[in-house]
Amino acid sequence: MRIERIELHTIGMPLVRPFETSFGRQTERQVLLAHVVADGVDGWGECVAGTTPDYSSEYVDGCRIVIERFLAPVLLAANDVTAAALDGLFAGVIGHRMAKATLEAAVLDAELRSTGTSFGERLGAVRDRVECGVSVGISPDIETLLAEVEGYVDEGYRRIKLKIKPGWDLEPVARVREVIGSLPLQVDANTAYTLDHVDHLRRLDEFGLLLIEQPFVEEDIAAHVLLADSIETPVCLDESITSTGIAIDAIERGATSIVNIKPGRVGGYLEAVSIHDACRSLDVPVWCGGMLETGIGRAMNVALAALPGFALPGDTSASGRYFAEDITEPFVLDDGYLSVPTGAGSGVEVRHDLLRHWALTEPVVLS
Ligand SMILES: CSCC[C@@H](NC(=O)CCC(=O)O)C(=O)O
Ligand SMILES: [Mg+2]
Repeated sequence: MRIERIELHTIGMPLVRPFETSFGRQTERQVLLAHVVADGVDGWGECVAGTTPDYSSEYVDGCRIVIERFLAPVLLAANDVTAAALDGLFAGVIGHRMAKATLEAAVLDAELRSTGTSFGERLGAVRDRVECGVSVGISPDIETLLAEVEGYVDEGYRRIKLKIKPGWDLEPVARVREVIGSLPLQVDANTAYTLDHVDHLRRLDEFGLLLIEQPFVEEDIAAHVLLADSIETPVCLDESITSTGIAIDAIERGATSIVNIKPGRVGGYLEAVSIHDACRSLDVPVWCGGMLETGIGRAMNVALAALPGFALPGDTSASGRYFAEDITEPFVLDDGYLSVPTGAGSGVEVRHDLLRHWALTEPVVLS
């Protein structure tokens, strides 16, 4: 395909409630969206980076600059672009996986819309709906936490994930375990702990958790190996897993026995499928992580979560978990599941009225 135009939209969507993790608290989701026009066909991609570089080193404004200055010119200069060729086309830019993934998703969306193929068909979905978990932020107090969790259980979520950090871990986990009984439960530390906490983290073993997600910093694979050897709860990596090679290395070293796959973190959906395939060959279950995506990224993530190796409920929650209104038709939970979109490409359409309503800047138009 020939990329005729690329538009970059930056919007701010209010959250239905604050979302707090070990690295910060947000009340709005600032989102960078890429709209490509290729051979007259529209494609949309969503950047998973946050407003500030607090989950990883990328952030919204930085991604927009990298796309505008380094990635978009490569696409606009190429005669025939395919999503599969982007790895090579972008090889001159080191890192910036979230920026690259934004364009990969948009190009893939346009490619698939032009052939009438859905994301699920292209990626290898084997299910028509996916089991959904929900991520629960750090609360001001235990009672507020329990009320939020009870609401999600009533909505039908099939797995609860609690954000934890030093000082907010054992008690909230114990109290939530009391309330939800045997419903699957896991925790996510977003790198907040160190090896000094191993004995403390071992105390989580009594709650029968599915996993503990990313207790230590992204780069410290060795520390996760030591922890995995010291506790019963399976260790799951998120921030650390930025490519297929790193996933294989972390698994073979014993640092992780479950992998959280986020297409935006690893450079796109095709790399996400490659990690899925590698984990399957190593008998390691994976699940689809979330980055508070709008319906654009959510649609694509739900399609990915329908692949055979996605054996655990993901952070593929309903749109209403974060947004009172979504920029696509909302994803609505049905008995704890979300249906995999069947339309061409992502299968969803963007609501341009809301794009304009929530615009934080004028769109950047590159051609
Ligand atoms: C701003 S926190 C985003 C990263 C976090 N994501 C979630 O907790 C799930 C968010 C979602 O439901 O999309 C994670 O580390 O897994
Ligand atoms: Mg995580």
